[in-house]
Amino acid sequence: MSIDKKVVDYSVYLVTDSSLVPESSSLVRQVEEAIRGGATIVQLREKEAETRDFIEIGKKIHELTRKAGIPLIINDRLDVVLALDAEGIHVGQDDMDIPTIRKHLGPEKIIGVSVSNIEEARQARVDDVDYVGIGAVFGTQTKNLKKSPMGTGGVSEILMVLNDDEEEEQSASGETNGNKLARRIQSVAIGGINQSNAESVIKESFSAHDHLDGVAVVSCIIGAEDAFKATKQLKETVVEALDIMKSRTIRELLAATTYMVAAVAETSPFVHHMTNTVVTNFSANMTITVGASPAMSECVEEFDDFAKIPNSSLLINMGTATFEGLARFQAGMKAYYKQNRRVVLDPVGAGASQHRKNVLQQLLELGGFAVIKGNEGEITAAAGVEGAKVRGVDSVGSESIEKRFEIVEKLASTTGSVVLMTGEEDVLVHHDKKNTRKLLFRNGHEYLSKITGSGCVLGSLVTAFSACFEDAFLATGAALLLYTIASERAVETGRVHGPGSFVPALIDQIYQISQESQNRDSSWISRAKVYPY
Ligand SMILES: Cc1ncc(COP(=O)(O)OP(=O)(O)O)c(N)n1
Ligand SMILES: Cc1nc(C(=O)O)sc1CCOP(=O)(O)O
Repeated sequence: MSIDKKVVDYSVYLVTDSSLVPESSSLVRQVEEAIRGGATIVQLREKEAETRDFIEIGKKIHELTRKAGIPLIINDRLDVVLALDAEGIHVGQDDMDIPTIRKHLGPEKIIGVSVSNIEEARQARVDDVDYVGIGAVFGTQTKNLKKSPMGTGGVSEILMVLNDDEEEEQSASGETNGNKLARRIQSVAIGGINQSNAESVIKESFSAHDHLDGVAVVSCIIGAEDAFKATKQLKETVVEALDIMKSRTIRELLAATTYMVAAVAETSPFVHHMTNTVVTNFSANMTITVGASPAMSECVEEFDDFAKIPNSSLLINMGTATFEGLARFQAGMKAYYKQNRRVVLDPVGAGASQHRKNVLQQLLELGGFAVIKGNEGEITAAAGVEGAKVRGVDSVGSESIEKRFEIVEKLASTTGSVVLMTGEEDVLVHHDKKNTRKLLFRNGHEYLSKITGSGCVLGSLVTAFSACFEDAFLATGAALLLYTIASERAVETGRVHGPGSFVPALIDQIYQISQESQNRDSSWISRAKVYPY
């Protein structure tokens, strides 16, 4: 059975080294177990083997890979590829040149090359290679490295140029699945990768238009006492991370988030709150923490002046809505719309009483919100869907994830706003003329539901971020990631003993992440649990 190189799965790329095989096993056995555990491509890399031995072991391993329907790649040796009729070759920068190899192997064979910098990646585009091995990402005991490890930042820089002239194929929903209209060079990262860091390698190594296709590993499988288990574990991690990173929307969000967090601090947007009395202090503190500038005002006479402040935006939080309050909200919206400014609606407690439903109805009639954010009960009420499960201002109970997306999509399409429904899982949707973007988020700590105003202060962050960025969908996603990841990190500091000590730790972590982002450290974002829907 021949293997079509266009559909090769590079996700778990096993590279061999017989010197690392445990005494109780053999190289063939390790490879067999790895294939059983889910390795998707195997490279025979035997630096010390004599040609005859190389071919002998190659025959045995080729039998295994053929049976599994996966490719066997040979490291460096064109003669061995030809002798075995293996599926391809991997070469380094100092090995035989690619045009000569292609001439001998023909168009159907796979050719991979190692790249460690942008120039080599550009050359790989010019040469007719099928994939690149990018490394070394980290230090490794398996090989003496000639250059310092590049880290995931270095891999991302290479991914910025590797396929930068290709248009990604787009589905009707605007999502991409990694397929390119023209030739796309696949990529794996190599060097010091194992089960515990593979997820962050994949999630930290990307550009807005490209992502890794897998990880190449030697010691964490070849040296494992149980190669089946080691591979299975690695595969699960890798497949989940790759699925996420294949979404262009997610890559754009992750690429933008750190930049946005830094830019909010650097531009200090003015965030005018018309909010409820319960959360004013908490909201003001949170706004200051991200570097924005809060004002709490219900005074209609100053709305026009506030709206004229550069980078200003308005948050309307319906928490303690009265009929006089409604008129002020409407005046605020008009003042901000007159200056082409963003207005964010947090329909707190919508659905709790007929009065709130009436207030909400009138606000939606005036419309024009950049973002509407609320919990499940609030967004359900705003969408005009019967059966919002609310008690007072709290949302109780939960619909299926499909139903929640349906509700959010309904509100997003009737209003044109970005809509965020918060909860244990957060749902974010935006419809525009070109496409629909939908994401599911799973970050956050349960203490967020044990303090008052946690949803309201997220509204402050969303308003600050959407003041600074044209794309309110990405701005809202970035604010949400900042907030929910900070909540997880807060609890991990060890200084949180319950909801009381959680609040200051949360503020500290938001500040800390903002500082890291201003220092261009984006490693915090690899914790993002965001999924295409
Ligand atoms: C998938 C993959 N990536 C990189 C390498 C390294 O190849 P090379 O630069 O030729 O170094 P050696 O393997 O010869 O030490 C690889 N083998 N596989
Ligand atoms: C074979 C190889 N090539 C590298 C490169 O940087 O090109 S690093 C490497 C060894 C990778 O082994 P491990 O998974 O055990 O760290």
